[in-house]
Amino acid sequence: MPDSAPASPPSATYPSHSSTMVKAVVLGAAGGIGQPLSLLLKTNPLITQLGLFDIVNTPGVAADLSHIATPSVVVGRLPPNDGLKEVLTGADLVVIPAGVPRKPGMTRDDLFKINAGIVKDLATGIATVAPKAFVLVISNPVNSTVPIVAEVFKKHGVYDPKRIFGVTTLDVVRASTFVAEVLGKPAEAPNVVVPVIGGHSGVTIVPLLSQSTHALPSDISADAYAALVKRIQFGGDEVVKAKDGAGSATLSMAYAGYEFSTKIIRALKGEKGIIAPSYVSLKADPAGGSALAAELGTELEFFSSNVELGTEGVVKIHSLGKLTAQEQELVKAAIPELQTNIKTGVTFVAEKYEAEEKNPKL
Ligand SMILES: NC(=O)C1=CN([C@@H]2O[C@H](COP(=O)(O)OP(=O)(O)OC[C@H]3O[C@@H](n4cnc5c(N)ncnc54)[C@H](O)[C@@H]3O)[C@@H](O)[C@H]2O)C=CC1
Ligand SMILES: O=C([O-])CC(=O)C(=O)O
Repeated sequence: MPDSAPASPPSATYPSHSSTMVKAVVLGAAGGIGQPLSLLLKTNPLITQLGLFDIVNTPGVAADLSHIATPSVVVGRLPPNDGLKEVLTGADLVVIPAGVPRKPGMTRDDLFKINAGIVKDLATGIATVAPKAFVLVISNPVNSTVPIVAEVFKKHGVYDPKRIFGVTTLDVVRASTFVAEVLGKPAEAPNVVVPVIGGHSGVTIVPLLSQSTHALPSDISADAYAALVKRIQFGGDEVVKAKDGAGSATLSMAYAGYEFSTKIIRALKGEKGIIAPSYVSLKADPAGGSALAAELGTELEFFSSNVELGTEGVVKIHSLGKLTAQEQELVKAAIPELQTNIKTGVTFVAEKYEAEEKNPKL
């Protein structure tokens, strides 16, 4: 083709939706995570439509990706003129990496002030346009942003806890890598599976090293064990520090987000027995999460554990299994922080709606 041939127009439109199609949508698609994640999704042959939304640059990102010879039709839209609505129409899964990342010295909770509003607005769009879509929340602080999405869906009368997921895959990816390093077998990293439960920040990240597919050396010192747990819990800080003001993990997050998205798509397509870690409502479990609540010794509304996925979302939340005394202590430390984080998200939405009712112009 001559150099002067016109590029595929970024204004391409979608074919009409059918059950054989999978439409994946990325909100925040022009960002540090959004772009590589969109690239990975573009490589997935099961995806037939890829919708990209951001407040900047999505037409360019979409035009770029649209030249890749894979089945999906890519469309990128910006806010005015119903861009969000167009992108969300017919969505099967919506991944949300929209929002600000950390800088050195910040905690994930410091992002709440800005990201809570962004996530609430995007969740409102999804609840209105694509209420049946599976929603995968990456934006931090995940422990609070997932409850925000749930509260918005409740308000719109479309809440299905089986379809809303906090993406905690990066914690498992890190744990696998770090354990393989400790074992001196970095090449084994892809085969190492370490369950990581709880939430997605600091002490709420609880690695169950006793359940790793690859056992730690039996003579590992208490200090080395504690250092490994801490590295998994605070792995995000390593990247924030190394990027030195330029943001947080983007590439490893895109890898992890794609890994989770792929599992969701395979489950949507009817594959049975797909298991993935995710931060979900305990109500997503058919038994209402009672077994997990009993293990935790408390009623917690959201918790990350291995979940089994099916065509309608969460089929079952796995129990935690046998924990060592050290792991029980880690869980105990995670619970109060999770409770606070969940309450922060729920209260934010309640207050916003209360303010909107008092002043409908808001
Ligand atoms: N769950 C996890 O494991 C991880 C979560 N994160 C979080 O993901 C989020 C995104 O991180 P990065 O991609 O590095 O940030 P970034 O700043 O590079 O990209 C964020 C994108 O969101 C867009 N955006 C902002 N407001 C928006 C709106 N209302 N609608 C649509 N798009 C909007 C921005 O324009 C930007 O392109 C952060 O909150 C970060 O903390 C990051 C790493 C891991
Ligand atoms: O550390 C951050 O702020 C980003 C993140 O969630 C992670 O890398 O796990």
